[in-house]
Amino acid sequence: MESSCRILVLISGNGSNLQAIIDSCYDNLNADVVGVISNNPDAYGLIRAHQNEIDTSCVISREGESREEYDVRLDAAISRYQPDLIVLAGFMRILSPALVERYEGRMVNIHPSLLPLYPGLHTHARAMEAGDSEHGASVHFVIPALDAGPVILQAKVPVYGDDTIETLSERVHEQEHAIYPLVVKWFSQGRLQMKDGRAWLDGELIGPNGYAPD
Ligand SMILES: Nc1nc2c(c(=O)[nH]1)N[C@@H](CN(C=O)c1ccc(C(=O)N[C@@H](CCC(=O)O)C(=O)O)cc1)CN2
Ligand SMILES: NCC(=O)N[C@@H]1O[C@H](COP(=O)([O-])[O-])[C@@H](O)[C@H]1O
Repeated sequence: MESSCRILVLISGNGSNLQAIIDSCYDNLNADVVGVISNNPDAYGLIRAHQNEIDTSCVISREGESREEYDVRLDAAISRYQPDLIVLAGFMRILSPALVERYEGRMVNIHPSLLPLYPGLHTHARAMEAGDSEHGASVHFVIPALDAGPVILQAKVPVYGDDTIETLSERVHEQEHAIYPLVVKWFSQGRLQMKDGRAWLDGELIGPNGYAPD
């Protein structure tokens, strides 16, 4: 039997996407969450990892430390897990180019907007303020430019007039928990790759808005 794809998940908070990926690995023998790294020692996602007997590490920023200096320590922690795929799941730090380039093609992120709309933070508020009728989430390969990597898969949700950030965020989360495990599964099956700066599934180029079945 081929060795299982070693998944390392980076978090900063609740870890509901981590939980969805952990749960999916019980049905996907090709993938195994081998570790969880958090920059926040109070992240509930660490409890989720412990509940599933998954090793955890915390890399906490230090006073006066540069982004690059932090990322050297983060990379040391990452290397200990020897991951095949690094999954950013609500990891709230911008990674330095050196670190991203080291793992380019095997680092993915989930972002709570329909990229290229609303890179960065506070995406739900921005979509509501813009009066958008739809919103959603995007899974993309990570490149040095923030939230600009090739999109792999998106999910759309409606925005209702009486939505709050909480109701919209919950609707987006539901879709995130469906698409992120699917992308992890594709990668663990060897079907998904980043080549020439673009995303490919089964040898077919994925379009700018992510995979869309015929
Ligand atoms: N080089 C890259 N790093 C990261 C990417 C990326 O595409 N390229 N994706 C992000 C995830 N992310 C949105 O999906 C994101 C995370 C964090 C921030 C941000 O502004 N962080 C601030 C600190 C914010 C805070 O502490 O609350 C910072 O790092 O200065 C924006 C977008 C992960 N990294
Ligand atoms: N810019 C990064 C960002 O905002 N990511 C978002 O953080 C949340 C993490 O939730 P979780 O901890 O419950 O998985 C998710 O909604 C993810 O899209």
